[in-house]
Amino acid sequence: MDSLRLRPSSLRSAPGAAAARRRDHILPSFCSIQRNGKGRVTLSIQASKGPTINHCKKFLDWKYSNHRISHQSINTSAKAGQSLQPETEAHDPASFWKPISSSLDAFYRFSRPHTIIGTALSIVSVSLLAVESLSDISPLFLTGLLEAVVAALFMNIYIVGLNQLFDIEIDKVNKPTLPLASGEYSPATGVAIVSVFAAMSFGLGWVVGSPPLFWALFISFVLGTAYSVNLPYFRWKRSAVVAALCILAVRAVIVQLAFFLHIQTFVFRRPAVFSKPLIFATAFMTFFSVVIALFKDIPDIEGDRIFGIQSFSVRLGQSKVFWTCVGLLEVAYGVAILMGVTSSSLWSKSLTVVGHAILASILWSSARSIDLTSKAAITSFYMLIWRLFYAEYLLIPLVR
Ligand SMILES: CC(C)=CCC/C(C)=C/CC/C(C)=C/CC/C(C)=C/COP(=O)(O)OP(=O)(O)O
Ligand SMILES: O=C(O)Cc1cc(O)ccc1O
Repeated sequence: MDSLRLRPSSLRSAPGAAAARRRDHILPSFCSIQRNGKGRVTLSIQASKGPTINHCKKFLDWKYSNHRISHQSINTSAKAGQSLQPETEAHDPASFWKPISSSLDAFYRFSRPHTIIGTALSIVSVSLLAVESLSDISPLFLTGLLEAVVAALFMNIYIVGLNQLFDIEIDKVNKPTLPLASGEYSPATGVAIVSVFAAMSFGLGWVVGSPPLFWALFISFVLGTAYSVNLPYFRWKRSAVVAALCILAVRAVIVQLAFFLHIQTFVFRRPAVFSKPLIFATAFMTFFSVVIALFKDIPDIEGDRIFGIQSFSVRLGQSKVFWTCVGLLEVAYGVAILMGVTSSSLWSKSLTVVGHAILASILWSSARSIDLTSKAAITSFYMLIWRLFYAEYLLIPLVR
């Protein structure tokens, strides 16, 4: 038996209490809450349902990190199969909005928002490369763009959702706050969501009738499925090289070429011309996709090792992979700056050179100050990489 008491007053006044309250909705399947009439809460953690005592502790640290805890004691002698019973005093969050906001919050986490933003921005940016004059930004263009973005986002949700369905056990270790790993979603709910989103994506692609859009969705579906599903010859994520190639094929090749062709040939009915900015975007995103593929596994070595995922971080060590990623991006920024210098347009030259120089120095100064022993620091650096990815898509339409 364990006890963990939280003073109700400190729950309300502690800094970050709003964020903490949001986290109060998150309850993995191995946790249950009982309340008595006096507002006292017992949080039980069933260690036999998968997590080790350490995972339970990590979960409690995360869940209550914004609370001032007046007393905390964890019985480290508890064995797997025993129930840990931290007692907490309640704050009363009962409100009309709680179930609505917790389902929105769970779906938000399920959709892996960093990938969603990346997909939306990349398609908008690449579509702008087909725009030749302001008069091209017409309702026809905006409708074609919106259809492409929505269909791709539906497919994005299918791909990341399917991955979570096949990674429930790994995510209990690596990412316990994802809704399938935490038990907020049952596997049946996960299957229903991914099926509906795949069907909506193909449905929209079919109705729009654009061959490049449909092929982009279909190839992403095939690669995203092969990456995750646990069937003979599949689950390509087991091999670090094949996993990286899947991400590269979609993020570097399909997004650039197919979505450009969708706007250029299907929406504008113009001949396909592969311009300098389009080739630049494809080359640059080849670097970025490899970096995302390598970097996303750096914080996850614990679970990947247990479940036999031979990521580069598991094989080579976190530090080597980290500096390889930083090096690859710095090379990409160097090439972009050289390309900017050779541009014939003065405004494009200045923006390309200055923009990439700023991004390269942000990356370098953050890399030099990171603590590679901290999972939180590595995860937040990974999010910096995604922000640099978004910034690149803001610069790409300016490269001429
Ligand atoms: C439809 C279009 C054009 C784009 C979709 C955009 C996406 C999702 C592109 C990625 C393509 C792809 C094949 C991704 C598979 C990658 C994936 C699901 C990675 C998850 O990696 P894990 O390491 O298994 O999971 P965690 O990060 O959750 O641990
Ligand atoms: O989208 C991607 O390019 C790859 C990816 C990265 C990640 O951190 C989670 C899911 C995912 O598909």
